[in-house]
Amino acid sequence: MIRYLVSGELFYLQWRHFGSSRRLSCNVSNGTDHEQDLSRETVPIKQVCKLLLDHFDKQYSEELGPIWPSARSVLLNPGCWQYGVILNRFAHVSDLKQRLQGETQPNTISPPPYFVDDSLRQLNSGSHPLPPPSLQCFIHPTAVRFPSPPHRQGQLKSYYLLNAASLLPVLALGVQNGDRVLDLCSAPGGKALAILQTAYPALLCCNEVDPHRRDWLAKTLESFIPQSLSSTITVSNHDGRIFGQREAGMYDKVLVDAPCSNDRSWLFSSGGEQQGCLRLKERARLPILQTELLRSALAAVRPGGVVVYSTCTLSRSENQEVVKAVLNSCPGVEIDDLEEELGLQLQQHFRFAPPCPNHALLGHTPSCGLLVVPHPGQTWGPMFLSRIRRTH
Ligand SMILES: C[S@@+](CC[C@H](N)C(=O)[O-])C[C@H]1O[C@@H](n2cnc3c(N)ncnc32)[C@H](O)[C@@H]1O
Repeated sequence: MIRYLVSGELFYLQWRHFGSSRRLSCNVSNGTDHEQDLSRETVPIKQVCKLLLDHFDKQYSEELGPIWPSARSVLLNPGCWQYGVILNRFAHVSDLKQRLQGETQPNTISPPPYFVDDSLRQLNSGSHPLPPPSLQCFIHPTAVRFPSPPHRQGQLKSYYLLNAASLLPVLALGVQNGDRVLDLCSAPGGKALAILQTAYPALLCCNEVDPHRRDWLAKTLESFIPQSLSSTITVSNHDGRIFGQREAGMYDKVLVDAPCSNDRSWLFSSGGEQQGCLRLKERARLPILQTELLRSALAAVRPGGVVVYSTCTLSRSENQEVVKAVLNSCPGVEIDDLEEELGLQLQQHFRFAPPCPNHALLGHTPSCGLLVVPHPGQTWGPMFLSRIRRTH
């Protein structure tokens, strides 16, 4: 169990291994979201796109050096991918917890310290009191498949499957009870669900520009979150690039989980060379969109508030370069050092890329962000995250 400090308030991230006899068959994803891919029972096997693999080899051996070969071996072998099971604190999970813990893990979970302010207490006043914030993620040391959560009429789903590295942007956001939060690129909703495990925000606005994905997001929220919280959650359908001007300074925390070249799924793009070429063109265009989204997020956050930017690619031009471009062009913002706060605390679970040499030379200057690089036995990621604070 990790004792984790976010902006002065303690909460506990339960981080446990689970036991299960079900094995992962050799699956290859064909979607664009790990969360969705991981929860599929059967997915078609696909071929690696050679054009993209060659491109990755060239770019990532330069950018990642000696850690690229092991990351490459994980990306090419979906049979070894691990995944996390997040418990839904709003559902009945005691049987599930026992199942996840297996025979080998005693139940030693202690309740986290928490507070619920007065307005939230009102929500609590019904016959079903709301549970305290608690983010519990179970992982297995090997690639053991856990089934998709079943749909049961009238019941909330009790768990959500995802790449455990997806929790890091949520932890970096550090949402507190009563915060006004914007999830700018929200579908299918995995990180929104994780946010709602960690706190009771006064408002969580989940925005998604694509109408079909917006519907998917709304369904995810309906399946996991109780009706009694619906007055604090909105789902919107705006272009995130202009959101910041529409609602300038309205939010305490903003998450930009940006559209990116999702290295895991793009490597297995169907459609051969032609599809590969299209992907590479899209990859070259993405940094412009990502920069615009991040600027918009910084406009939406109040002075003193924070924006977390994240992607699931290893590509420097979509990660560090985007953050640098925004830091250099937006006045009144500064970067937070996540190295100590998250990198050191979670290094036993995740393989982080070493900070770039310039960072070490510059002494106290924080690096642009953390990069989780998949590694055999710790196959989480790719995931990049960076936190920017608006000073005025
Ligand atoms: C990486 S996914 C987000 C995953 C999500 N945060 C989660 O945890 O489930 C990025 C999302 O951004 C959406 N998107 C792309 N362009 C956008 C824009 N201009 N404004 C808002 N959302 C956008 C995509 O449709 C996609 O659903």
